[in-house]
Formats: sequence, C-alpha cells, structure tokens
Amino acid sequence: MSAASPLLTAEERARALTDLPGWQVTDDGRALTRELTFNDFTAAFGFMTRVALMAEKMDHHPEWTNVYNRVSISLSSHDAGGLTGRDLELAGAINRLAGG
Ligand SMILES: C[C@H](O)[C@H](O)[C@H]1CNC2=NC(N)=NC(=O)C2=N1
Repeated sequence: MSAASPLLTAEERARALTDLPGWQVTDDGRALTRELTFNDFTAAFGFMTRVALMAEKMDHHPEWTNVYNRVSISLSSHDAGGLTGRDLELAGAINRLAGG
C-alpha cells in the first residue's frame, strides 16, 4: 500500500500544467488528462506496455482507453480522492516515454 500523499493545492495544480505540456486538469480539479496519437496501433500499444511496466514499478496506475492509434489517459490518486504528487510524477514519466 503506497503511503497516502497529500492533495495538491490549486497553485500546485496550476504549476503542474506549465511543467507538464500536453496535460490538462479536469474542471473538478481531481484528475490530469492527456490524449496521445501514434502512427498506428502497434506504436500505441507498445507505448502503453512501457507505461504499464513503469506504473507497476511506481505502484501508481493510469485510467486509460485505447482506440487504434489513440490513447486517452486520466491520472488521479484514488486513495486520496484527487491529484497528488504521484500523479505529477507519473505524468512526467509518461511525457518522457511519449517523447515530450
Ligand atoms: C493498494 C492500492 O491499490 C495501491 O497502493 C495503489 C495502486 N495504484 C494506484 N493508482 C492510483 N492512480 N491511485 C491509487 O491510489 C493507487 N494505489
């Protein structure tokens, strides 16, 4: 069980957006979302595989859907009921895997 992390403040959420290109905060402030498009399904699923292995290592997992070459991701900390530093950490790692 990963130690519960404190919820991000509104200021921390706003700062996250500048540090995390491509991500948005939902209107209720409780999740980060990003859409990614790849060349084809194989590239999209390969990306998802790499993210999955990293999420397991971080013990912090995305909520996501995949339609052919598109991946839609939502990040929130279920145990905290909103956004925590773990979501920022995973979003940053996802950006690195996606190439920015
Ligand atoms: C027991 C609990 O599922 C684990 O501590 C992890 C697993 N992955 C997780 N992922 C996310 N997004 N939120 C969590 O609270 C969470 N908890």
